[in-house]
Amino acid sequence: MERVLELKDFNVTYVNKYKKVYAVKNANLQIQKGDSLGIVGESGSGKSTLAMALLRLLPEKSTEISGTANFIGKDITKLSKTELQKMRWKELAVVFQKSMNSLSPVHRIGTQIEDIYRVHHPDASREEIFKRIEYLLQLVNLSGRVYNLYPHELSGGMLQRVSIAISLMHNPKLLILDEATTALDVVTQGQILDEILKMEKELDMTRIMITHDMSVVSTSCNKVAIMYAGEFMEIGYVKDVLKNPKHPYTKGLLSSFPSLKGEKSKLEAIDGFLPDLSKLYDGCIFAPRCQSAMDKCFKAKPRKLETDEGFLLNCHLYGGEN
Ligand SMILES: Nc1ncnc2c1ncn2[C@@H]1O[C@H](COP(=O)(O)OP(=O)(O)OP(=O)(O)O)[C@@H](O)[C@H]1O
Repeated sequence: MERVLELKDFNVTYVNKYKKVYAVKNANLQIQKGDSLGIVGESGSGKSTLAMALLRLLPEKSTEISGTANFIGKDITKLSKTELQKMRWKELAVVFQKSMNSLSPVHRIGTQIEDIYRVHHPDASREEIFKRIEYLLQLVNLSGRVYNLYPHELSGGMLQRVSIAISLMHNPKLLILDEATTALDVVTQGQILDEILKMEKELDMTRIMITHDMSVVSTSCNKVAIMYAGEFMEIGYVKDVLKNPKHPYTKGLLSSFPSLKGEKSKLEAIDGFLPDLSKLYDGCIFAPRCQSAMDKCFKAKPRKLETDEGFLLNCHLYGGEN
């Protein structure tokens, strides 16, 4: 299997004059071609930090990044500015929850799309661009008519569809959707997820879906990585993890979604709060909230159980002594 992305001991720390915030810690992750990986965790678990770090969008002055992030053979952490520019959109594209807000209100959608297209294909003709975009708009269920409209003439759902179409313009090797459908109503969200699945069949796509919503993962991903306080706790196939969760945090997270199709509730199943990420802890980061915690969980980090395919369990119940 071709590896698209492989993180090894990947750390992201926010640094200011007064403190450090350890937002992503010793992350190991693999994504194979064709995978759709959901990264799930409650607010503040470090999901967006990870995405921003992969795109190298975090300010260098106030963040420390260590470890490696191999993306189709190159370590993203070591790329120069020029190499990064070449890679963004073309090989690695992202859609954020607020991506639709980054469209300029005073220019027609089509003009903006043309400008973005020409970053990588400066000599492209209007016809060539229009053909490509018409095809992509169709994939996200929008008519070519949108091309001549201004952003304020479109609904939120339509704008987010435009953002997704733009992100696919250069057929990226990896698409990251960071809460890309979260702000939309449930019906539109469902439609867009269906469209993403259809697109994936048509284009040769590999996708990371960052979300706090387990139902999004269950309907649109084949693998899932459960993140808590900056660490991956469990990584596996969706069908296994959802049916037979192993990590106590995964179990808690799933029980807060009683019916994956039903109403969403907050993380009520797990008492307590996220730990203070400006401190480093000797034991398992989840121990203070864990109902299965043993003495050793407070004293030492679990030895991670990892497989060659990138599956993981980060828990004393499974890993044994360090
Ligand atoms: N610029 C920053 N400086 C210091 N700490 C930060 C900064 N940005 C985020 N953090 C902290 O890093 C941790 C991870 O935040 P992050 O936004 O990545 O989590 P998240 O899982 O994406 O949450 P959400 O779902 O709410 O977006 C949090 O504790 C947050 O307070």
